[in-house]
Amino acid sequence: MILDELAAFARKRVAADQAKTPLADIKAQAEAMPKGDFRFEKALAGKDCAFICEVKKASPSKGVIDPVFDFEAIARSYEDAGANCVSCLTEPNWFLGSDEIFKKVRKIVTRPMIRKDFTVDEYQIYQAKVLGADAVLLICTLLDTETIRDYIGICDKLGMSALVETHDAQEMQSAVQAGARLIGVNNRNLKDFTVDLGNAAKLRNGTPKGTVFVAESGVSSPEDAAALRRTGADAILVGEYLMRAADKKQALHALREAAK
Ligand SMILES: O=P(O)(O)OC[C@@H](O)[C@@H](O)c1c[nH]c2ccccc12
Repeated sequence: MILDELAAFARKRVAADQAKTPLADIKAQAEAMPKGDFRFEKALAGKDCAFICEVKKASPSKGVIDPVFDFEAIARSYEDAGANCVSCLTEPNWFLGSDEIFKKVRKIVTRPMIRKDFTVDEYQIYQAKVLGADAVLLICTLLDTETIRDYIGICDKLGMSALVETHDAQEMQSAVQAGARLIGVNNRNLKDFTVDLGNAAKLRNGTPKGTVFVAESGVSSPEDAAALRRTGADAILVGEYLMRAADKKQALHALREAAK
């Protein structure tokens, strides 16, 4: 299964990074930085539907989405378009992302940013902080409840947000038990890549009051954004649709209008 491969490769990457910069060092670097102010989750908690716009060259389900991938121009257009937050993939093998791309995008974007990767080790949380991230992704399929709670605790100390990604009712329960404040529902099943926009709607009721609810993946039209908003999304994470849009500003504007 692809998710197992992604996780195994993430562990290998952590081991390689650790050989260069040990955990104690990266942790010290992260802790020496000014504590964050949780601005990622704050930026999603307004009364209007918020949009997280994603910088992503490729994905395991779609292959290469944007062969040119001028990520600096993409970052500028997201910034100009008024994205509430920006997501940037750093996974190198299937998504063709990198920490270098993240750092360059970070320089351009003033909005809060999430480092989108497969978090399997606390090392990656400290690494994200050092890269200038405001948030990390914690995928429930890869982590047990205790670990999610521990990782949220690390994020809290650093002033970062944790977007806890769920895909079914059991994972939703795990996210809630772990104390997640920011809960995502992935409409794409990471095991077989099928997309069901109804998934977010189905799990919406499982989130306690006060949590920020993010609908992720599979938005391919303003109508999709409208439907997700109607089912109670506080925020919507959009990748491919914006990556393929020639005029990103206009595309985001249309999604925003539809989700009003
Ligand atoms: O390109 P899409 O279908 O709009 O999806 C964006 C985002 O939700 C997707 O990239 C994503 C959601 N969860 C993930 C976990 C890992 C990697 C990527 C993802």
